[in-house]
Parts: sequence; C-alpha cells; structure tokens
Amino acid sequence: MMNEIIAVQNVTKQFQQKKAVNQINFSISQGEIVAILGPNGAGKTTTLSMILGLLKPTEGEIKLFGSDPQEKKVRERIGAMLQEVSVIPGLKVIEILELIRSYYPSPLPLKELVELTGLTDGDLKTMAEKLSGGQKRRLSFALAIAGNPELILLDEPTVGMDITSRNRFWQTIHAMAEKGKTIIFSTHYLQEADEAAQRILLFKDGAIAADGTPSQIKSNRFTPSISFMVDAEKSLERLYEHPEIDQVHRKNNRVYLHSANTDRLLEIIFEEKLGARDIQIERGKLEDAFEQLIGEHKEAM
Ligand SMILES: Nc1ncnc2c1ncn2[C@@H]1O[C@H](COP(=O)(O)OP(=O)(O)OP(=O)(O)O)[C@@H](O)[C@H]1O
Repeated sequence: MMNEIIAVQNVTKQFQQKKAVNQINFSISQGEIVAILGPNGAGKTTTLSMILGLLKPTEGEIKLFGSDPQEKKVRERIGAMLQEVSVIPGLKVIEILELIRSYYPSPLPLKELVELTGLTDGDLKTMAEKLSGGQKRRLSFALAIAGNPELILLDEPTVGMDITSRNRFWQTIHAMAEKGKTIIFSTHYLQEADEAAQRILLFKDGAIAADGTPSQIKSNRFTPSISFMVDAEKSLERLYEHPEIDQVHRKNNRVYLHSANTDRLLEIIFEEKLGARDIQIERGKLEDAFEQLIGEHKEAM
C-alpha cells in the first residue's frame, strides 16, 4: 500500500448561497504529481485552500499525513505557492529567503534553492518589490520549497512564466517527485496537465468529473467526433434537432459534432447542406475529453 499523504472525504464548502465544492472524495499517495484541472469557478482554489488549512470544510474531513491540516507539525511538512504573490516590502530577495528558511526545522540549503528555482545572483540582491512578475513567481516558488516540504501545493504555478522558466520549473517538479515529494497543482491548461501530471482530477461545478491518468481520461471519455469548417454566419440550430448528435460546439470557424455513430454524422452534415469544408474525423484528444466532460463551449465559442 502506498503511503497516503492527502485524504479528502465527503468534503463540501459552502459560501453563503454558493456551494463552491460539493461532496468531493480523493486520496493522494506519496510521490504522485496530480493536476487539478477545470474551468474558472470549478472549485480548484477552494479545494487547495482547504487542503492547506486556510479554509475549513463546511462538511467532511481532510487529513494530511493522517492529521489535521492546521496542526503545526503538518504545516512544517507542506509548501505552497498561491496565485497572489505578495512580498514583504523593504527586504532583498535573499533576506526573505533566509527569513523563511529560518522558520523551518530542516530547510533546503540556500545554494540548492537558488539552483532549483533559477533565481540569479542579481535577483537575490534586488528588493523583492522591484522584481518583475515572472521573477516574483520564481521567488514565490522558492518560498514554497524553502522548508524542504514533503507535500507541495501550487495554484496555477506557471501563469506569467516564459517558456524557459516553465521548462525549468517542471524539471524541478519532476526531480522532486522522484525524490518522494508529493505535488498537487491547479491549472486551466489541458496540455500542461497532460504533460506534467501523472494523474488528473477534473473539476466541474465543485465536483470531480473525472479522476485518472491523462490517457485514461482520454480513452474512457472519448466519443468520436467529426469536425468541419463552416462560414461563421452559418446557423447550426438545426443540428440540435438530431438526437443522434450528443454535442455540438464551434471553435473559431470549425464545428465539432460528437456521436458514437460517425457514419450518421456524415449523412446529417450533407442532408443539412451546411456547406461543410475540410471534414475531419477526430481522434481522442485530451482537449475533446475535457470539453465533453465540462460540457461547455457549445455554440458560444
Ligand atoms: N470567499 C468566497 N465567498 C463566496 N464565494 C466564493 C468565495 N471563494 C470562492 N467562491 C465561489 O466559489 C466558486 C469556486 O471558486 P474557486 O476560486 O474555488 O474556483 P477555481 O476553480 O479556483 O476558479 P479559477 O480558475 O477562476 O481560479 C466560484 O463560484 C466562486 O465565485
């Protein structure tokens, strides 16, 4: 049995009228890299905040290392990078790093911290408030791992990073997972979840719509689709009258139809005289699975 790091049991978070998270359950083992993927408002940040002990579940229970997330001995074992990067004004980057390292019983050596995060000597001597957005993210990542945590939570970590920083970041994350660290991160980017995570928790309306490896999510949820180009002003109203079509969505000028019966889809496309061009039968892509599960992007796109 793998070592269980996070246990989330029947957790709900209610804000006034709004159920941000509704009866979620999952467990994460040591060394896993897990992506929390979902559209805006799906409950990703709320879930991460509850795992961190910053918010209390309205119902249900969360255990980290078998204990309450708010216990000091638990907090020393976790590191977090949140969306808002706030830095202590009036201090140089190196002073902030040393300060945060001093809070932990066995912090990472400064040299290692600098190497892992790509902070330069120049960055270290800079006043933190003068850093660029991307440099601030790097500092924020350095602060998250300063205490050499066993569990690392990252809320949309790569927003604002350039390609080089992003690649370095994921290399560091993978190296840490190989050393037995457990990583959980949220993202809107399907491709990032597919490439960086071994497991995806797909959130939709505060619930978990799918939980599996990227390839499981692709294969289990995929129903074949046909796509074609069509003039932007062409109405697709009539397609909704065909019960054989599970889903219709339009992205730029390309229309995607989903159905188990692609032969019938082809007949419908010609019967309806849509002026379809460049017809393609699509293979399973994470993006398709995601859109089907999330059930968005109908006509609106
Ligand atoms: N403090 C709060 N008070 C009231 N409603 C809240 C609060 N925090 C979050 N919500 C609501 O709960 C829902 C889930 O929000 P959450 O921030 O967890 O989503 P998210 O998946 O992280 O979205 P995003 O990708 O936009 O960051 C949203 O509808 C949001 O408006």
